[in-house]
Amino acid sequence: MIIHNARLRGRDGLHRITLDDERIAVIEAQHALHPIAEGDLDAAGNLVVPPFVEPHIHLDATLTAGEPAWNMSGTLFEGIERWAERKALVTHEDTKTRAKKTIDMLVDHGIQHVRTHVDVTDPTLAALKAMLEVREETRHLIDLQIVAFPQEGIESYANGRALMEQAIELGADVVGGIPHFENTRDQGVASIKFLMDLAERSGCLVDVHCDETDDPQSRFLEVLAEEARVRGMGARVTASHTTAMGSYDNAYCSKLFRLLKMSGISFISCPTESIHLQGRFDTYPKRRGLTRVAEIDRAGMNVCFGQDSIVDPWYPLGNGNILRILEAGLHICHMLGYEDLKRSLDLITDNSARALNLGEGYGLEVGRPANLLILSAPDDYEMVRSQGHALVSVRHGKVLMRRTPAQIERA
Ligand SMILES: Nc1ccnc(=O)[nH]1
Repeated sequence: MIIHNARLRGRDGLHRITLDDERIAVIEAQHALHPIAEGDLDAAGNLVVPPFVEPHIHLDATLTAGEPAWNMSGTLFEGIERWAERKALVTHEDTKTRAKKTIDMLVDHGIQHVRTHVDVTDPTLAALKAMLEVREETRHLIDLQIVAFPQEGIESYANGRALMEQAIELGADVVGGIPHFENTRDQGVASIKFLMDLAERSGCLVDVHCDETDDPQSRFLEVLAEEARVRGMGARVTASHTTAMGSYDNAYCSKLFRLLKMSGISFISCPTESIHLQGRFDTYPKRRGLTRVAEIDRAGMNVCFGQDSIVDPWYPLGNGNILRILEAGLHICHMLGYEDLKRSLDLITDNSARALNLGEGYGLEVGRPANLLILSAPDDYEMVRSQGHALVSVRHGKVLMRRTPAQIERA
């Protein structure tokens, strides 16, 4: 298959991309118009990019909002309570059906790489076992990483450590954590030492829900970063949320950034979820409740955006469209300056791929997998401004999804 008339990020002019089954075979500047053969694709001067990445979602909880009760306060903590009620009703088939429905929503928006957190604070590990099957059964659609996520804590939940170890033995790819939810600060610190040991032993990646609160005293990020630095594991470690950083004193944050940079860890922000869940104990002025996305980026560190939830106890909306998250995030994080807009797709493509350690399994380069998107606009700025879409998603050298843009008729 050949993709003609493709505009590539960071390169001038139009390009032709030749796919050789499962790999990208040739990328060449296009000087003359080339006849488009049957089975080829015409990008029509629009961007061709590697697939969008969903770096942070909870596929085991998706599509459960209101079952059995809605989160009325809008806080993270009520979300965890409501989820505990729904979790008691989880079955193998129920988890698989909801996860697959949600994966279809992601695929329809050009996502082909997903990292999902799966709650392992369940003595039966029912959701994890279901999601391990989903990972295999959806390989034709997405590459899925599963995080062993201790929603109710490692140290504060009965047999929390054993459940984490079992989850990794069963085949989870990533070690998770939730230090700000542990009963005490000491338990939070102990949970991070434990999960970093587990990751080091097993060779797994790390992605910790870290300081997802407006409490400026929640300082587990420094512990995670220092553990990553000392063990030389930074490239394999991600801190998700870190919303407390939006409430840290600047003097502390300035010292913290030195450590963060040395550690080499990545960051994931979920802007729609955080603007919804955080700031809930404020009157006015009301905090935005997000981490310092622009500042992390300016400091040369890796940061990306995720959806987090689709219709679950923490967030009632969502449709799989990561571009919606990008648009919201750019607004909320004061990133509508031209310099940010013109490279904004980094936040849902290359930066996310780096956080997920996708390495040579990702990117528009010869020899890499024949996975790519044709977008509806010629550059990042226009893509965000026009609220564009992925029009074609190609996976393993074949068209996986095609979207026909809405037609408008006027008298
Ligand atoms: N944003 C979140 C969703 C689900 N669980 C959490 O702890 N946080």
